[in-house]
Amino acid sequence: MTETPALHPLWPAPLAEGAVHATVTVPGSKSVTNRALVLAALAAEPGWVRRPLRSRDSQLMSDALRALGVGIEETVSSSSAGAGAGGEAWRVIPAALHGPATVDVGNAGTVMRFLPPVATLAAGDIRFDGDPRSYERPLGEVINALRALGARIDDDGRGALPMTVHGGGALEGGTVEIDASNSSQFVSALLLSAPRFNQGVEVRHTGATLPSMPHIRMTVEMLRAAGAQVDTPEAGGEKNVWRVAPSALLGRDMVVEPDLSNAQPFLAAALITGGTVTIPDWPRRTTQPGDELRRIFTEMGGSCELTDAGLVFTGTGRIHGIDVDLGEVGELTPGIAAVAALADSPSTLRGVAHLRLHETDRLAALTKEINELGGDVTETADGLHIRPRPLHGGVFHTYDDHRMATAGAVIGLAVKGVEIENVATTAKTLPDFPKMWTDMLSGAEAGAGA
Ligand SMILES: O=C(O)C1=C[C@@H](OP(=O)(O)O)[C@@H](O)[C@H](O)C1
Ligand SMILES: C=C(OP(=O)(O)O)C(=O)O
Repeated sequence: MTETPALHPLWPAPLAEGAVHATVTVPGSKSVTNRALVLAALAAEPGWVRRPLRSRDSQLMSDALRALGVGIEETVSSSSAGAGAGGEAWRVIPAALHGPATVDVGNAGTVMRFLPPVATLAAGDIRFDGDPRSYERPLGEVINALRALGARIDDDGRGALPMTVHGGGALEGGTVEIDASNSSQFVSALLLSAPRFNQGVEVRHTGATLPSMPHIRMTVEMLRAAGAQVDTPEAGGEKNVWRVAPSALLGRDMVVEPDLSNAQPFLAAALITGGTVTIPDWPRRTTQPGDELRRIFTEMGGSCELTDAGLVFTGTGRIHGIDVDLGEVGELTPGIAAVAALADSPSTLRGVAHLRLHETDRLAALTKEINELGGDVTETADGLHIRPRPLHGGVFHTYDDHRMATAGAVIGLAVKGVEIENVATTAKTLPDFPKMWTDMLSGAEAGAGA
């Protein structure tokens, strides 16, 4: 969070006139799309990424891989990969990775963490730069780990961007210790490229806590689907130790699931207004943390059913406070805080100290913005206490954080006169958000391409 938010256009968040009833098709998962692109780029043969997310973060990832020599052709296809897999598809054609190149990471954690290991495999210098916030987000653990595994990297000594990876065309790999308590992405980053390291990798997490475990499971499952051999603590291995064996990766045909974390504001709309929202293609089994919304939003007063039409979520209009550890699902915190601010009892959100290092300091930003609308939120060492109070209209600043923007829109459904500053920041992972939101409210079918 910066002290003085930049001046951006204000978007009047629409007030819900009554119960929301809508079907909302949510675009592909950021986390799955960007992992799929990396794995396909490192494969020994071409592959497909179907129903990819098209957003700023995925564009940054594909632009960066292209800059390293990878071919990515965007097509619209009808597929034999399974029911409903037609539509947009990207053909990824791996190539010998090379510099010189510059990678713009924007403010994408997945790009700034997942690509430095890839760059060590390129021949030549790869410079990494990004938005001002990317200079503040932690990267030192990845830089030090790559150096320990044999890489040459020049940074300015702060353990952050900007930096240059002097790619040697290969990386030795081996065993490395890291403290990933600030971000699970450090572990995912090292594992994703590891099949291509000469010795693979053994990553030993030494920190006291490890956030976002579902995202590490997503990394492991996607690696295995691409043919990698991965040992994990969950499969009877040592606690906090992951091993990836050196091997070729297969060119796969991957279908990206809808982004369940981006389904959150739409589900919240049903919860708050006592309506029903259906999200088609909600996977029956997934590693996405957003699947936890079924449990969390049910505890907060809704009910849901997984049907052939997708997830059908219904609210009563009554919202209960919740005491919950969100350490595994930290990216859901802004949306849960927004709902909690409208509840009939207080909430305690715990286990999310690392949110201070996300797109903005989310704990400070949520506290300030909800309180400026008349709320009563206090920061704790690892989360938020939220005591609901009648809220009033005002400007909701987003600090270039897509999830602040959608959290503000959720509050705006129930509170007249909320204006979201820089709603366009939702383009990080959900470019059509304002239209999807107004379509949802007008009862039209909202969604990607609708
Ligand atoms: O690997 C991923 O795709 C992500 C991991 C999580 O990061 P942290 O562990 O830094 O919270 C999550 O919050 C982020 O939105 C996406
Ligand atoms: C933390 C997030 O993003 P990033 O991938 O930039 O870390 C997020 O999307 O909530």
